[in-house]
Amino acid sequence: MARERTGPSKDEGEDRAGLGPRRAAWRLLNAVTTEGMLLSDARAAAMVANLPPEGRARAQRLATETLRNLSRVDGWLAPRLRKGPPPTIRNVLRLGALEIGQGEAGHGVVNAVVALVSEGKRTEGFRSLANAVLRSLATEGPEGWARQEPPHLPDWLRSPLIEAWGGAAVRGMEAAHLAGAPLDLSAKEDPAALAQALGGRLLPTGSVRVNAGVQVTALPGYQEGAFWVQDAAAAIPAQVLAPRPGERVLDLCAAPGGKTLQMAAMGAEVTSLDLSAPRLDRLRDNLARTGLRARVLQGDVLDFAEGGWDAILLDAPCSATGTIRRHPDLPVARDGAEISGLIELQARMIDHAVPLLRPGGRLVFATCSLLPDEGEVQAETALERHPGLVIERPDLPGLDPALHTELGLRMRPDHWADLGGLDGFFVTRLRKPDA
Ligand SMILES: C[S@@+](CC[C@H](N)C(=O)[O-])C[C@H]1O[C@@H](n2cnc3c(N)ncnc32)[C@H](O)[C@@H]1O
Repeated sequence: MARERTGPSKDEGEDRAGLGPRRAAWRLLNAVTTEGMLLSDARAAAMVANLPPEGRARAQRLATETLRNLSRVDGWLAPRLRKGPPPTIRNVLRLGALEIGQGEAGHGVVNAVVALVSEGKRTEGFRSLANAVLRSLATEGPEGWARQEPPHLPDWLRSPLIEAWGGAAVRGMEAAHLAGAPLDLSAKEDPAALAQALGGRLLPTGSVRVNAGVQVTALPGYQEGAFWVQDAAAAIPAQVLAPRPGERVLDLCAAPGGKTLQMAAMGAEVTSLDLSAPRLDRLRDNLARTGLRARVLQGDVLDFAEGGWDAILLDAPCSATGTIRRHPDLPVARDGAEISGLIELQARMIDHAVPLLRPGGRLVFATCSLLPDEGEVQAETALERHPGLVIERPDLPGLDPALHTELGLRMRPDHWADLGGLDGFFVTRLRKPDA
């Protein structure tokens, strides 16, 4: 029997009030802050799956921007929250504060948050708190928001970074995290021609930078495989390895394959190894789209025994603290507890890789970390453990000579500020002695 329509459906009514995306953003924020979920997790995609595409984008943007501004949001809320409310209530207030601070009409935000809080048995008791707190923020509006301290990293990461790079550099990194990341592409063939075709900017290292707002799959040349998405810093390790046509190169920890594609495009015979089957599926898709070739193997680096390689690229698993511009959830979801295990794994991977090189072969070790323990210290201690191994200074004309250290190349998000920044990365090239 057809249902009689007496008014807008729940979905239509919700769309008008923006409740659906806000409810999903609230769930995302709860999972990141209380369960340590990353927004790149498949569970995060499931939490927005019932929304139409624009609602999904809005939910993700709300959650991401709240996380990017978390300390600022909390600072604005703090004087109004003398008795700490439960984490879920704090999270919905954070979302409301972000929206008001960024100029959304105060009454609409207050009504929406109060409506969301009213939906749950365990949250409905906080209606009047939500109403009072957000109304108070709404009276200050964006001017009150502008008076708050700029966002800063949580202490677990901020303290070691200040120790490593100093306070001014860390404030620069935090400014870069707040600004977010542009979209960088690596060209299969001619980067200058790609930059011209897309109206992008050709960066000094050969990456092409376009506006972060564009939909990559809709860009001309995407379907034909003329380029792939890769931050300018992430494109450096393969340039440091600089394979010659026909060289046998092993890409360890290869998926989803940005560096494999670069090296295959340079004419190397690439073998790509990774532990993760889903990530290797993405690598195969990338190869198919670009028409590039590589031998793809699933397995653990520490079990891989085939030797005699001209060159090995080891893009080791790490804290990924260099990618916070694009992943502001990371410092919130994580607390640094996993880093000592990662440092140990990186060292074991280096020790496993060195014997797989032919005499005179080269190993490029890279991590997208801001922590010297996952970069400079790994290079230094590798030399101690492997007598005869030397560090080579790569010839990369596009990079500021100040980024080169004795131990390798150090890139940070506060570098290239006038060009729009780049991810944090450490890259070093180690040469094995001739037999
Ligand atoms: C930084 S990502 C690699 C990014 C990749 N090189 C690229 O350019 O697209 C690290 C990779 O290490 C892989 N990984 C982690 N532990 C591994 C192991 N023990 N053996 C092989 N791969 C591993 C992960 O699955 C992940 O894909």
